[in-house]
Amino acid sequence: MKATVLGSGAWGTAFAKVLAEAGADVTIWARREAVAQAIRERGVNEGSLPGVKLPDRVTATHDLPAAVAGAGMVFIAVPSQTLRANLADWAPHIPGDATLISLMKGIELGTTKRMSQVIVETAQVDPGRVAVVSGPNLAPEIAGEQPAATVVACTDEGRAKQVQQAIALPYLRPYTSDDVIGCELGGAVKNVIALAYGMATAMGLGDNTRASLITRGLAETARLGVALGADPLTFAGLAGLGDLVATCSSPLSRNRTFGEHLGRGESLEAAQASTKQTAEGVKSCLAVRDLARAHGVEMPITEQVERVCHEGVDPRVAVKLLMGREMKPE
Ligand SMILES: NC(=O)c1ccc[n+]([C@@H]2O[C@H](COP(=O)([O-])OP(=O)(O)OC[C@H]3O[C@@H](n4cnc5c(N)ncnc54)[C@H](O)[C@@H]3O)[C@@H](O)[C@H]2O)c1
Ligand SMILES: O=P(O)(O)OC[C@H](O)CO
Repeated sequence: MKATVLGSGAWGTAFAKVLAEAGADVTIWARREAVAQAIRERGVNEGSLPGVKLPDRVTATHDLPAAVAGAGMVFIAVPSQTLRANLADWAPHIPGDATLISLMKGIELGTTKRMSQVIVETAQVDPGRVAVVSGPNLAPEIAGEQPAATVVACTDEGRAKQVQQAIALPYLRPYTSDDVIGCELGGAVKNVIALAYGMATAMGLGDNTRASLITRGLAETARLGVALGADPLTFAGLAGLGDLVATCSSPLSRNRTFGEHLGRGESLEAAQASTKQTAEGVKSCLAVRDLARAHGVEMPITEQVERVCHEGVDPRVAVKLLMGREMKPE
């Protein structure tokens, strides 16, 4: 089986390693020819996944039509806000029967669409051809072959099982799910909550604060999910609580780290200047907030994260506002 990974960042590269070790011939499409060349010639992507030797079955190219030719599965791992423009160019070249799999964890600004919705719309494919992989999967840990589990969500059970088979390894245990909405929301909103967690960490707040953020963050994620038609149980699973805990508690998380910059009092611009890799929550917090408002769902932590990120509110003021909200039952 040939699999293509569109995007040569940390996750696209780690995922290509997974696919190859599980038996596929893998081609990575890289935005920059120099990255593709380094992967081809040295089997490493030093900029995104330093020190990780990729299997011989992984190659790379900057030529999109060549990258997707003959692929049975096309995995997409570019920043969420760039997906629509990229896919508009890519779609005509993608084989007609290929499964398209989103590895992304974001919500599109302006449209408030999930990545699978953007794929269906832009590539004009049946929703059953689109799957999502989401779970507690920090790229450096997966590349280091540390045991982890993940979820493959697709409305077509047969395709979900094919993808499950294609990524199953002694160190990666994939489960299937038919709850695409829940899995995608879990992945996108945990990035927003991880920003808050990072702020709290940098502000010197302790484990009670941070456990409260995780728990109430999960509550507001599930509230939105249910309003959108997700299964509430998904949020107790790997793509919900699992990913939220991994992202919040790991210093490897880009979202948590970005939140730490803001918690130290840095401006958005200063935090962005010191962050090379994608921290999806920074943009997605706006889209998640808009989505919640459109559905009349209260997401107080997301609201405050958006205000700190984009309205210059001091995180200490945000904490006071969160704590001062009207009393209610849990
Ligand atoms: N890194 C992880 O641990 C991890 C794990 C699971 C899911 N994800 C998700 O995977 C997605 C990609 O994350 P990543 O970690 O690979 O990010 P990254 O920042 O490491 O890499 C992003 C890649 O996209 C490319 N890119 C940037 N702008 C682009 C554009 N306009 N058009 C095309 N390509 C562009 C970059 O060159 C880079 O190769 C995100 O949605 C992220 O939330 C990441
Ligand atoms: O580094 P982050 O914050 O983008 O998180 C990476 C993964 O999504 C964790 O599952």
